[in-house]
Amino acid sequence: VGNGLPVTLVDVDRAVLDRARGEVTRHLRLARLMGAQTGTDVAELRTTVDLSDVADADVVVEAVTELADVKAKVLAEVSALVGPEALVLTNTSAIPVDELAGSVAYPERTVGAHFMNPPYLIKTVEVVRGPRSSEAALAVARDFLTGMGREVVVVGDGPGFVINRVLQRMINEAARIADEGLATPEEIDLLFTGCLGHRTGPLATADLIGLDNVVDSLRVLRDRTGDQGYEPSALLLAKVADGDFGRKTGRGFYEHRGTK
Ligand SMILES: NC(=O)c1ccc[n+]([C@@H]2O[C@H](COP(=O)([O-])OP(=O)(O)OC[C@H]3O[C@@H](n4cnc5c(N)ncnc54)[C@H](O)[C@@H]3O)[C@@H](O)[C@H]2O)c1
Repeated sequence: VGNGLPVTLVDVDRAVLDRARGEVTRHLRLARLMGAQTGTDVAELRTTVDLSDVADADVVVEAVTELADVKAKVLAEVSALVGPEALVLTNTSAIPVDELAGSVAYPERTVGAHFMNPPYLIKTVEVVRGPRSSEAALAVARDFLTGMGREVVVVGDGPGFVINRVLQRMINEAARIADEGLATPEEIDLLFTGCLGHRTGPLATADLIGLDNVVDSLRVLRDRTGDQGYEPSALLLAKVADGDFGRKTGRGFYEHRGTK
């Protein structure tokens, strides 16, 4: 939208769509204030609960809940609607692109595009080339993303790709450390920001991502690698069971009032 491209936003939840318009306007303003968005050509944003409204799209970005069966269903529906030339990008955090490409009519047109949160501020995108992604699709993905001022890093396929294979484990371990009482969330994060120069520590990052999404991503990683280091920690599970998902609910490892 902020890059002059018309966008059709689809969700099953009307309330999400009703909130989205205000959120997009707010994020565009913030992006401009922080110098992350320089274009002034704002295109149309359409919101709909009807997936068939994407039938004419040149590019579809799938960003539904991080559950393989939900994504597979949505991607299959999308692929039945759009033309063979349309590029399908999946914003999955951890599910291998080739696994998702198994649900679509044109697996060669499916590419991973893992945007970082908050996407209106972080320019770099982890682009995932599945074994069946074609060179042509990758070139279209690159042009589409760089045309929006994004930096692209293309990586190979596999559970969690690069970022989340490392990051989700780090978050999980940090949550275990907090649970064991070795350090508070503030102290853990301060070590990462103060000693390692990270912009945010792992637990503040987890609150930004959403602890529900962190647990889903850890399960994806655990189930596909067999590595028990990805078994979601008891503290993460308890917070999710309590509905404390982080910024989006106002509480996670930290209290977030008015910072959604
Ligand atoms: N949160 C992050 O920081 C982050 C970063 C990068 C990638 N991702 C990935 O992006 C995706 C979405 O993450 P999120 O944090 O926004 O999750 P979320 O659970 O907050 O939002 C998912 C949205 O998908 C909608 N949805 C569910 N099923 C649907 C369907 N069948 N059709 C249309 N809409 C449907 C839900 O109503 C909800 O609004 C996930 O795959 C996640 O792993 C998230």
